[in-house]
Amino acid sequence: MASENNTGDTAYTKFYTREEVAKHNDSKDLWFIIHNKVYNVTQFISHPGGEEVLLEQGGQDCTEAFEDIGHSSDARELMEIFKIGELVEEERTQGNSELTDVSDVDNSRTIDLYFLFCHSSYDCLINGNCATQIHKSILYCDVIIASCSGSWRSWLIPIALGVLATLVYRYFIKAH
Ligand code: HEM
Repeated sequence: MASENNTGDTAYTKFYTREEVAKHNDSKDLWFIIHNKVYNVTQFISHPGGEEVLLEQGGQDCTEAFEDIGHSSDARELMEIFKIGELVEEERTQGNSELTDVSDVDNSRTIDLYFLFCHSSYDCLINGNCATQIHKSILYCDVIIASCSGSWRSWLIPIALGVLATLVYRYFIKAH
């Protein structure tokens, strides 16, 4: 069971053991560790590097693999969206402070990154390769954008995405 800790007014962190993370290792429930932080990437299966690479890392510490790829700063900000907690103190490795804490991420920037994520899924549909993932992605974007935003975006964007999804879906069905 994860332990919880209040470290400030708004900071709220869950702590997990490596053993707990290891249980979440398939496409329906996919977690991993990067720089002592725990990520749930189940909803990020349409990752730009492909589904397979993420599945291979399921339940493990993939810090080295993640760094070997040379992920961009956009990717590093985007990953904060999927952070669910950290490793318990006694199981951490040393020298891992380079990733931003989720509380430091600018919320409007995070929303922009969600758009980037949604748009890449849209391209994916247009290319005809990911018909099943696109629906998940668009729905997910709707939920996330609505929950991240306290402004007009919270109702206008989900409606716009819904209309867009329907149009793209019809186009896709006609084209095939
Ligand atoms: C939450 C964690 C992760 C996020 C948010 C993420 C995000 C991204 C993004 C945005 C890209 C596009 C290129 C870039 O902007 O750097 C990318 C590419 C890629 N990622 Fe990830 N990634 C994550 C974890 C991983 C892991 C654990 C692996 C496994 C080794 C991996 C392997 C790759 C590969 C192979 C590419 C393609 C690189 C290329 O084509 O040059 N990613 N990732």
